[in-house]
Amino acid sequence: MLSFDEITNKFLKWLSEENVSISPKLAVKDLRKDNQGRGMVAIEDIEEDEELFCIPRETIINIENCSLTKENPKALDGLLNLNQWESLIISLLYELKVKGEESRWCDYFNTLPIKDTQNYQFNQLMFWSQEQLNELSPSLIIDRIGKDEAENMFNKLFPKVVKDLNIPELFDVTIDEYHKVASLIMSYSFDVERPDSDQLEDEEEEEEEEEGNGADGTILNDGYYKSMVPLADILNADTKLHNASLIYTSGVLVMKSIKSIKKGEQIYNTYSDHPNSEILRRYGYVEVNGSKFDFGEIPLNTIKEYFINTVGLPPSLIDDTFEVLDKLAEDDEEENFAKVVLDSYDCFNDYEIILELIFVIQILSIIGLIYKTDFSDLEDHENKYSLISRISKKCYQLIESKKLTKYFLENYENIVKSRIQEYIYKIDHNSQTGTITTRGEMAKIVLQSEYDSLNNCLDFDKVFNAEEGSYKFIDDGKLIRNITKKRMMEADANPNIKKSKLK
Ligand SMILES: C[S@@+](CC[C@H](N)C(=O)[O-])C[C@H]1O[C@@H](n2cnc3c(N)ncnc32)[C@H](O)[C@@H]1O
Repeated sequence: MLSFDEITNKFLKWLSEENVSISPKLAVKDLRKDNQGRGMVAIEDIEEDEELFCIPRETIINIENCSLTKENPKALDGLLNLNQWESLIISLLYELKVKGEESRWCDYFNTLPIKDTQNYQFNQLMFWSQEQLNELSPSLIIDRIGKDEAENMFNKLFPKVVKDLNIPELFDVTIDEYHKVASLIMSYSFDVERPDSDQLEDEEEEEEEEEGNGADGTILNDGYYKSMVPLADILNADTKLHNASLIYTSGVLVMKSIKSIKKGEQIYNTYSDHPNSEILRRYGYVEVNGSKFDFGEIPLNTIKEYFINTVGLPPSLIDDTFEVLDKLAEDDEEENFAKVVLDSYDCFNDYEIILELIFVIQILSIIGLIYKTDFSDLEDHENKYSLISRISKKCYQLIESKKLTKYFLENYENIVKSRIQEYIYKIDHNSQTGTITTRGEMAKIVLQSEYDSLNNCLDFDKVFNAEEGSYKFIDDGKLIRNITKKRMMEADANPNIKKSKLK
């Protein structure tokens, strides 16, 4: 059996046979002691915008450039009827299971977790046991693993689709093999722009103009192919240390430095703007000091329970409010009202919260005060909907003018704190700083990331004094008077509308 370094050297030799050029300022490094597998490190200082390596398009693997469609061009039509994931899964399984040692990419595959089970482990959440996943509670990432969707795809492809494609060697692919290939694609693939994608956009626009409709949802109209890109995928990623990016030209793919890199530093790509929970789900690792894009989440249910238990709103009134808010957004042709009732609300590490969270808490706060002062309209079915709708519209106007009420702030603080409470007993204040090795340690880092983000969102000065303008906090009575004044005028004109006791 070949050693880790021998596998690397064979891969490097293969790359040079494939005419992949690599800057002499770089070396592939064994980073297993940092639990990072292989990576690339600068062995000399590198300037910004230098070419790090260059890969001919023929070296990458995608549905146009793989043994399956090279040997059987008709298979391409079948693959084009699948989605990007499904078609690359089948192309890769063909390469791995049918071509094996004969595959053009064999020396590349030997460097990947799918072949090198001695040195790599699949740590994506898909592979965690229920007990291990429980360590991630109360993070909502547990609800987003996507096992059911993955299994549905497996049942669609095997054996029906591979039978239609006439690939008998793939009739007996197991769910485990499928999950591993799918996870490999998830953590190693690139969406590589097709050389003709510009032309495609023009054609699509013309078609849209002619037919009045958009893309037909097929791979051909996507403008890219999900692809495996040997060498580009040897780069690890870091949201804060990102220093290189892949550029697509018609003939080659070029990795370039996006800032100067000192000798000894690692070359880091980015896998997009993910928080630690999502990095763990997709790629099976975490950033020990938190991702630049971390956030905590407040589930809708936390908000609902708070308004029931602390403010004293009846659950049915909250449900009715959500119904009215959904309807306002649905019926709104002028797009004045966004959908604000979401399953959960992101609270970012960088002190940003989403507007939807502000809307929902502000609206429920006003309803809470009106309800407390015995505004019987809220119990009267006939009037309830028009009143909730009016309150919602007033709150939209209020927020648009960068104002919120003092009671909003009190409730916002309590809600964020109640979510934080769910984390407290799991947070280890002497938290990990070195190399993370176990799934339990990774789970702790995710919880710490979410906890820190939620805590940051309690810093009102930063949250409500953003660059785009600061919020002013007004007395709730002023807004309520504004809402109820109009109601009383309506009530005078219409005896079916009851008058508020509020003055
Ligand atoms: C595209 S590959 C990068 C190359 C990989 N290190 C290898 O040896 O094959 C992505 C995988 O590398 C690992 N990885 C990437 N960035 C990492 C980081 N900052 N820390 C730890 N592991 C990382 C994760 O296992 C991830 O699924």
